[in-house]
Amino acid sequence: MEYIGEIITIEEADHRGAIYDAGGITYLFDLDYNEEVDGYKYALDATHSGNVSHFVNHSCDPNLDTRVVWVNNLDPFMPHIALFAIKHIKMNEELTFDYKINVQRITASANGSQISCSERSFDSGFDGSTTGAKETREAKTLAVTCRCGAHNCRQFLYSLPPSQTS
Ligand SMILES: C[S@@+](CC[C@H](N)C(=O)[O-])C[C@H]1O[C@@H](n2cnc3c(N)ncnc32)[C@H](O)[C@@H]1O
Repeated sequence: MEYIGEIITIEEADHRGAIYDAGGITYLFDLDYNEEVDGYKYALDATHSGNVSHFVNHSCDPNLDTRVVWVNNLDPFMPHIALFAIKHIKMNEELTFDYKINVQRITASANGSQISCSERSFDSGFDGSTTGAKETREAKTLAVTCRCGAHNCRQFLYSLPPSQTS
C-alpha cells in the first residue's frame, strides 16, 4: 500500500496542520527523509485526496511499517511512502503503523488526556530506529490520547522522546 495524498509545501502544511490539530485529526505526512540536509520541503495531505491509506490508524504495536521509495522523480525531498507488512496479518485484522511522532517541548498541560506542545519532530522511521529524528516545523498541536490498545501503548499519539520521559 502507498500513502497517497496531495503534495504540499511545508508552509502550507503548517497552515493546514494548525487547523487539523485543533480538530484532533490529521492526514498530514511529512516527507522528511532527505538524510543530506536538516529540514524538508514537502508533506503529503491525504485529507481530501488519496487512497485507502487515509484510514490507517496508529498503533504502538503495528503490523505495517513505512519505507521510502523513489520512483521516476529522484528529488530526495519527494519520496513515495510505501507501507509494508512486518508481521503475519490475519483476515479482517486492522492495518496499523507507528506514526513515530515525538514531541520536543511541552509547554502546557491541559488535562489528563491532552497536552499541548510547541515543537515536534517526526522520526524518519526508515528502519524503525530512533536515530536521525529531526526537528521540523514549529507548530501548536494537541497530543491525542492513543487508543491503539497495545500492551506497550505509549498513551499519546505524540510521544515524548526518551530524554524527556523522566
Ligand atoms: C490518518 S488518520 C487515521 C484515520 C482516521 N481514524 C479516520 O477515521 O479517518 C489519523 C488520525 O486518526 C486518529 N488516530 C489514529 N490512530 C489513533 C490512535 N491510535 N488513537 C487515537 N486516535 C488515532 C487521530 O485523530 C489522527 O490524527
